[in-house]
Amino acid sequence: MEVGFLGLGIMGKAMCMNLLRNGFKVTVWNRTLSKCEELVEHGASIGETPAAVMKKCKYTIAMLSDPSAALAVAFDKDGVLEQMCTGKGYIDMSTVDADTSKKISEVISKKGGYFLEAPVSGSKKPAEDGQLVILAAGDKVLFDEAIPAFNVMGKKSFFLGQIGNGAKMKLVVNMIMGSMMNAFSEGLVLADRSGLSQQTLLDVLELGAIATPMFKMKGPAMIQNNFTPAFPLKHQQKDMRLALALGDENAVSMPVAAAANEEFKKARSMGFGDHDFSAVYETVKTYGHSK
Ligand SMILES: NC(=O)C1=CN([C@@H]2O[C@H](COP(=O)(O)OP(=O)(O)OC[C@H]3O[C@@H](n4cnc5c(N)ncnc54)[C@H](OP(=O)(O)O)[C@@H]3O)[C@@H](O)[C@H]2O)C=CC1
Ligand SMILES: O=CCCC(=O)O
Repeated sequence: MEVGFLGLGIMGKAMCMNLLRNGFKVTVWNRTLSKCEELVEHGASIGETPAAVMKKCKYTIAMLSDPSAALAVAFDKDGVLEQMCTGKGYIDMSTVDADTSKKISEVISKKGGYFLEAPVSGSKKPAEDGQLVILAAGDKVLFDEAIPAFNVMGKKSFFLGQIGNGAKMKLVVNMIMGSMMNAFSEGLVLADRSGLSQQTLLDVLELGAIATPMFKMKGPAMIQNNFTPAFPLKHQQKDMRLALALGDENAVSMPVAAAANEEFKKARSMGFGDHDFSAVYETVKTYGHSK
């Protein structure tokens, strides 16, 4: 199966490598073209523009940073829509809001193409291991046709119905995750400032009712102040912002998420945008009261 792949950041690169490893022929494009080189060493071809990739491939996948990137790659000159036509499928796996997906979807269907939004749960390591959870919505025929690709990138694919439902599900999940990361950071700082061992806190958490893979995976690095990015903090803050907008639309009060968003904004202003989202711990450490 021949597929196009647009966007070779942390996630796109890992997902694309899985496609190549599993026998897919892949044509790649990335805004910073040099990032294509490693994929080419593993058998990928390069497309000069998103339009060139679309022209060559029946199915094209995108994994881009945010709504403005998703819209630019679709609508700008040499973008996806220039070559969209009957029978072609476009699958945007970026985390965006429902409105962004709908804008892209509407134009694609006018041109006779198929569109699926398919954001993912799971980070760098699950992407490398083909263990993502895929939250798809849109064209069911395209979903069924994409299953062979989804099966090598993920461990489970959900079809959630109409366009926008995938984006919304992803934002709800990441809103919970961002709030949890803030509570976790406060707990780690509180343990330390009150004379407790942070490692013992991690051991206690792991054995109790609130044990979660996130605490186990991120905790040891956080207490070593290691924030090597798996999920960049700027993207988590974007997801909090989009989830809060979804809350506005639906009149859902979300004071916990709103406070968590403020912490992520503070962390961005402190220069942690490109660090892992667990670097929000630094804001709690810096602004938390010390005796
Ligand atoms: N990292 C993670 O753990 C997870 C991330 N996600 C989501 O997946 C998406 C990608 O995340 P991730 O790979 O971590 O992000 P990265 O920041 O590593 O990569 C972002 C990608 O988007 C491209 N890009 C950004 N702006 C533009 C633009 N204006 N035009 C064209 N291309 C652009 C970048 O190109 P360039 O290389 O030129 O900068 C790069 O390929 C995001 O929506 C994120 O929220 C979802 C699940 C987990
Ligand atoms: O959007 C990023 C999600 C990261 C994760 O699920 O661990």
